[in-house]
Amino acid sequence: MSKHRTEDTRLLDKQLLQQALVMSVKKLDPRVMFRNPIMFVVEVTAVFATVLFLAGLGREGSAVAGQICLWLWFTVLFANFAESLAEGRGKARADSLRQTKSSTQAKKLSRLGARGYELVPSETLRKGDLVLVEAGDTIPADGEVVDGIASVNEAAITGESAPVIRESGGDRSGVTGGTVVVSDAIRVRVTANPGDSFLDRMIGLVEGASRQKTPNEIALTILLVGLTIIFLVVVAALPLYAAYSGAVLPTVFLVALLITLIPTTIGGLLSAIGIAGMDRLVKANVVAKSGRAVEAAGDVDTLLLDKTGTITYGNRMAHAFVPVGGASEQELAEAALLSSLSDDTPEGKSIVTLARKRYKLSINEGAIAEFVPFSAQTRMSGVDLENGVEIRKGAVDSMLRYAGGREAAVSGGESLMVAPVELKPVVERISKSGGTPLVVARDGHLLGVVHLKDIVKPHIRERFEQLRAMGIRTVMVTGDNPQTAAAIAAEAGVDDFLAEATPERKLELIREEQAKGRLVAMCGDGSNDAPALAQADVGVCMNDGTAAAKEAGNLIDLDSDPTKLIEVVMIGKQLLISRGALTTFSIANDVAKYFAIIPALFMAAYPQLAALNVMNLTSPESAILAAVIFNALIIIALVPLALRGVKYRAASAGALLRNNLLVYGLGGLILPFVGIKLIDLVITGLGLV
Ligand SMILES: Nc1ncnc2c1ncn2[C@@H]1O[C@H](COP(=O)(O)OP(=O)(O)OP(=O)(O)O)[C@@H](O)[C@H]1O
Ligand SMILES: [K+]
Ligand SMILES: [Mg+2]
Repeated sequence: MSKHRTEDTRLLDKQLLQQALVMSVKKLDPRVMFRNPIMFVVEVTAVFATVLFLAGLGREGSAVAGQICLWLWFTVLFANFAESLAEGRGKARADSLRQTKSSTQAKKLSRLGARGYELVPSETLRKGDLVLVEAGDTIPADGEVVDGIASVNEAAITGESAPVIRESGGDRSGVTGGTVVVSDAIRVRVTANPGDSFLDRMIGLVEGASRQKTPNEIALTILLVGLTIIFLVVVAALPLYAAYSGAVLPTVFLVALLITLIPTTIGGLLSAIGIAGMDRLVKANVVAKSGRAVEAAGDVDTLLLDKTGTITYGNRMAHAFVPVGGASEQELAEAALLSSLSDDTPEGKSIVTLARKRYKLSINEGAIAEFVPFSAQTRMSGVDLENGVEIRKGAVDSMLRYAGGREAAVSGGESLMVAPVELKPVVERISKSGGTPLVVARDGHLLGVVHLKDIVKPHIRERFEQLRAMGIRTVMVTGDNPQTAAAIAAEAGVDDFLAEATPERKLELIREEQAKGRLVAMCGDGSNDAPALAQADVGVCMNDGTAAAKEAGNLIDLDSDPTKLIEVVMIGKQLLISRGALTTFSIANDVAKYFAIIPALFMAAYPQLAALNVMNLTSPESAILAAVIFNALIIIALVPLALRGVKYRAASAGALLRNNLLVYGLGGLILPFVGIKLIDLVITGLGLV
């Protein structure tokens, strides 16, 4: 377990409480309050009532009026307190992150091959600069490893002290400034300017400094403001009715009525709920670039995952060379080795290792004229030799197309059958075992197959079952062939898969799903996943992924655990449910307060209204004061629920809605009757009214 996950599990910490108390007063600044329209109305009303009280005219200056003013201020302070408490935990985390952001000396290289380096302060580094980072050095900036392999301690960011491997090529090349190289040395190309680093952004995010209201929050706020305006008009019109019936309504009572009628409970807790949701995400070691992504996660229908590195460990290793069509094993191994000498991917490196180890091969690298790097589009890599020989290796379908095309070009006509008969059974055998077959060809002649092995991560099956219980469909998308894909899909227990997918095809699939009205989440780590991560409603990028992928995603999982999406979905659902539940509660609540105050206001003029005084409250004054006190206290009482969130269990949306309406709707309706009655008894008992 990482340290900050165990550290701040306590909801109420003494220091946090103190800070929150101070902040609740500071937030009374109208420029800050204005961001929360409901509470701003309460504040303005409190100022107004206090001025009237201090002017001390008639009943406006009574002791009850004074107490009402006091509780109006408490209402605002309690709401500020809830928000400050929610923010406090993020601030503490931001402070500890800031400590890791010290300046270091960077070993700047003039070019990749340079022998010497120049020592410069890390904050002078700019995008594109090259640096050398050796064992014991702190990585001076965010970047991409362009040369070498090293183990890196990322505890500063992830809280996880076990070192991770970072290497050039492939999907594990991203490094973060502030983390420490534990062994070996790497050359890193800087990808972020000072002030724009991952750490900087993370600090801003956990601190809530850059927190923007989500579209859902804005919509809800508009609804609440609408309700507030309606009640404002109603309350403003009341004195006219009262005058007609000969009753005189003290302004302070009207003020009390207004505040109890407008949705202050949800208005006061709304932002705390949002911040607490983001905070839970930080605790799950996920960094959200927007609150919107978290909310979308709560409603996700389809989850796309890539296979290699996400469902499997991703260090696909060459396991065997299987020749076909009369080629010898030695010949195949030699061609595979040649084609992989400059191939930086884990697959390429493992082929070199196996060929060197098992066949004691050594090749004169000087013979290579041109290197053809692997790309996700071509799904091939290889070399052109100086003597004109062309060696390629790659995915089966790509290689068959390539060999077919070459043959057609050579024979000047229709392509003949290019594949030796044994190819199909060999490919099938490897694929069915879940391995990846890489076909190797020399000058268009297929020499055989490299068997790459990969392992499905343990326990991934149960996690997919959990997702299914939440109503989420999982689809594996892979560049691999359909048979391998099917084998791994069956082993991992995904609902569906798409094989031989190029980055464009992944993107298309997401668009298709979205066109059907589904919300799509995508987990990925590679640069070739970047377009899909950007298109998905929820793009979860692994922290060990490439810079491009991290840029494209809207959530970053610091633990690089693809099944983390389950937690993200739960947190998102919990956020949506908490907000819904407290909104229901708040509005139901106000109905009961109506019954407390209306009879109290008009009892003198219309004695028949006594029938509405179902709570049998002592006096009109005590009824009104009790309602205002209850209105304030309920905010504080619900702070723990707002911060912790309503519990989420996997269940259908309909069942959840029914339960919540029952608990929070009915509860919200009944609780004030009990609460206001009790407060009425207490304040009359204490002789306050
Ligand atoms: N270094 C390489 N040289 C040649 N071909 C490769 C190399 N690495 C992978 N391939 C082939 O290209 C295919 C696509 O690889 P890629 O890593 O792009 O897959 P992907 O789209 O990321 O999905 P997944 O991660 O599930 O494989 C692989 O299935 C493999 O057949
Ligand atoms: K209210
Ligand atoms: Mg991949």
